[in-house]
Parts: sequence; C-alpha cells; structure tokens
Amino acid sequence: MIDTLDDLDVEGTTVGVRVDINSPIGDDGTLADDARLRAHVDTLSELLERGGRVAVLAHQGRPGGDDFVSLESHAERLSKLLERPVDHVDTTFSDAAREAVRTLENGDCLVLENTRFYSEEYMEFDAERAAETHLVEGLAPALDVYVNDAFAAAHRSQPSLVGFPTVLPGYAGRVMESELDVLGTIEETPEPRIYVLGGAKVPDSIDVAWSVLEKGLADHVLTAGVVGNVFLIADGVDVGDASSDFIYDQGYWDEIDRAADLLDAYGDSIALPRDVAVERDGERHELGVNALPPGDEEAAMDIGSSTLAYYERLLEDAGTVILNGPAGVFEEEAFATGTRQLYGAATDVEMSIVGGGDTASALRSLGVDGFTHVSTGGGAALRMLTAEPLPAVTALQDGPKRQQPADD
Ligand SMILES: Nc1ncnc2c1ncn2[C@@H]1O[C@H](COP(=O)(O)OP(=O)(O)O)[C@@H](O)[C@H]1O
Ligand SMILES: O=C(OP(=O)(O)O)[C@H](O)COP(=O)(O)O
Repeated sequence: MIDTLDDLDVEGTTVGVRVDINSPIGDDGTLADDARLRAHVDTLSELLERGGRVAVLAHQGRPGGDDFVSLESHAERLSKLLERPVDHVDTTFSDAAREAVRTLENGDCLVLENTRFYSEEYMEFDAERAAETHLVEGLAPALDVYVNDAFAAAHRSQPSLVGFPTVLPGYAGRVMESELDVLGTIEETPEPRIYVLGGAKVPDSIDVAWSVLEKGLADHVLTAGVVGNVFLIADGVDVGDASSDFIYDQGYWDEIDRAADLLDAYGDSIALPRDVAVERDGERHELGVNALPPGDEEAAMDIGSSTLAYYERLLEDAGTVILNGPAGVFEEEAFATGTRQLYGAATDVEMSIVGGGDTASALRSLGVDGFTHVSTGGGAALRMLTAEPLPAVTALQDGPKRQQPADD
C-alpha cells in the first residue's frame, strides 16, 4: 500500500515534492514546452491550497547534454501556472537551500536547483545507500515529509527518488497515483490484450515484447515504425539500404537477431507490416513487402494502408490496447497517416493506454484524443507495462526504514 495526499495532514507541513518536469529546452537554454509542468499543477495546487510549504525537487536533462540547464525558467513558468510567486533557489541542499525551505510559510512554493547538478543524482543506488547521499542527508532535515509525483522518473533508483522515502514519510502525488491506478493493474485489464510497438527505441520495444509474450500478458504484438522495420528484416525482408543503414547507424543491428528469436518463439502472436510508405518524387508512395526493396534512397517511413487495415481488424476484437511509439515519421505530414489512423482506431477499444513522451506529443500534434489513459512517462510506462516493479514506487511502498537526520 502507498499513502497518497488523502493520508497527509498538509497544513503547516514542509513537503519535498519530487516532480518530473524534464522538458525540451530551446536554443536560449530555457523551457520550450510546459506539458510536463502542467501535469503536476493539480498535485502542487492541492498541497498549496491545503496550507503546505512546498519545496519542488526535479532533474532536467543529463550531464553534458544541451538540455542540462538550471530550473530557473521552470520556476518562472510554474509561477504562472500556479498563479502565485514561485522562487527559484540556485542550489539544492546547501545552507542557503535549507534556509530558503525553512522560511517557507503556509501556501508558499519554491523550486530547488536541478538535482543532477550533483553527480550522486546521476547514479543508481539501493534505497538505503541513496539515503546516505549528500543530497538526502543535506536536505531531509529541512523537510517534514516527501511526496513523489515523478512517475516518469520512477524507473530510476536515484537519491531524490528512492533516498528521501527511506528517511521521511513518503506519499504518492496525484500524477503518481493515477499512473499507478491504471498501469499497475495491467494484468486485470480486459482481454484480448494487444501491444502496439512502434517508434525508434528498438531494444526497449523488444524487451517489452519478450516480457509480455513470455508472461502471457499480450495476445498480439503489432509492430510499426523502426521496430516494424527491424522485425521485417528479421523475417527475411529486404527493407532497402536507407532503412537498413539507419538501423545500423543507431547501433540496433544486433536487435535483428533478437527479433528473429522472438519470431521463432512467438511468431503466431506477432504481426508485421504488410506494406510500407516511402518518399518517391516528393510524395508518399506505398509498397507491399513483396515489392521491396525500394530504391536505394527510399526509407520505409510509415506503415502502409493494407497494414493499417490488417491492424485495425485485429484491434476490433481487442479488450485492451497498449501503444508505445509512433507508427512512422509523424513529424512529416505525408508519413503521419499510419500514426493518426492506428492511434485513432485504438481509441475505439474498450481500454486504450498510451505510453511514451514522443508518442504523447505526436498525438497532441495530430489532434488524436479519447484514450483511457495517456501516461506522462516513457521508460517508466514501458517498465510498468511489463508488470515490472519501479524502484521509486517500491521505496514508497517500503516506507521509512530509519529516522530522518535531526534538524539543526
Ligand atoms: N519508420 C521510421 N523511420 C525512422 N524514424 C521513425 C520511423 N517511425 C517512427 N520514427 C521516429 O521515432 C521517433 C519516436 O520514437 P520513440 O522515441 O521510440 O517514441 P516514444 O518517446 O514515444 O517512446 C519519432 O521521432 C519518429 O520520427
Ligand atoms: O524523460 C524521462 O524519461 P522518458 O524519456 O523515458 O519519458 C525522465 O525524465 C527520465 O529521464 P532520464 O531518462 O534522463 O533518467
């Protein structure tokens, strides 16, 4: 059992709230998309309206990346979304950070600096060890309780995710709660259950396919996107130099053998594209797999219309559909058809669950909605969809193992 905000006496309590506002960053180094901030508004507003003193903890980017920036612009945006002042503190667990947290009044909110500015936060620990890091030992004394709303980072066992609930009473925020409600009961969703695996994260998708087929969670796995191209190659189809080179350049060549093993073991349950769309003379042009390979420069950028008809027929009988990754290069209108139609058909299924950051943004840009649940997480959702535990959720479930360090 995990405690939620319903179990927390918020008034006058200093709450460390871990959110996932890891977002696209523009050329000027500031926030370029606030979708992930909006997702946490309910949790943060509720805590503030109930008289909490809120210190927001979050990471942004990975060390060395262009998006590895301060949370200053996130704080500014949160201030607008929450309609109240939100200060940014440029450290995370220094004396200054603790002092800023201790001087919060009821209903005040501040954002501490990017947790990954400290190297320990980019390492994975077990919960006990994470509780001994500088971040947790430094900041926990200034907090009364810890709320984890960062579902999208819950597959990481980093200090801000697993260390705090080991020394402080931990609660799930509203995002975390609703994600766990839906994704934590995947085994009880209506059958037959279909997994649609598209997009470009081929190793992750093959892991998911293995896991859900082995566990009997999936009745069918439908492949699309780059994942579909890898399965076609594994099935002996020549998808052409352009798509093959792309797969090779991404370092996914070994995945073809894994896909072939999967086809050997569970081929009857895995659906492969029957046709693909390439660009020819500047336009979308569909080719049946029997007509492949395409020209040297022609990459398979989408599933074609007979694949769509085949997949739509399978979806008609489904009780649950779980989708991850777009069916094609949806960023180009000519190759958005597969994603728009396949995801559109999925909304007619009794239960439709979507995971994956790019998938969610694809759906927004294509104007497709009506799903039972669109997850805020990519990797975290994938892990849950295989019914695997998430370290940050386990840490909340286990609860504090020892007293927090004394406040000084
Ligand atoms: N056939 C294809 N060839 C090349 N790229 C593709 C193809 N199909 C999909 N993609 C790309 O996959 C990317 C998204 O994949 P991925 O990151 O796995 O999704 P998510 O973040 O939702 O898990 C998109 O940028 C899209 O252009
Ligand atoms: O964006 C995230 O994950 P996602 O790309 O799987 O949705 C999370 O913020 C986790 O970030 P990380 O993958 O750098 O640990």
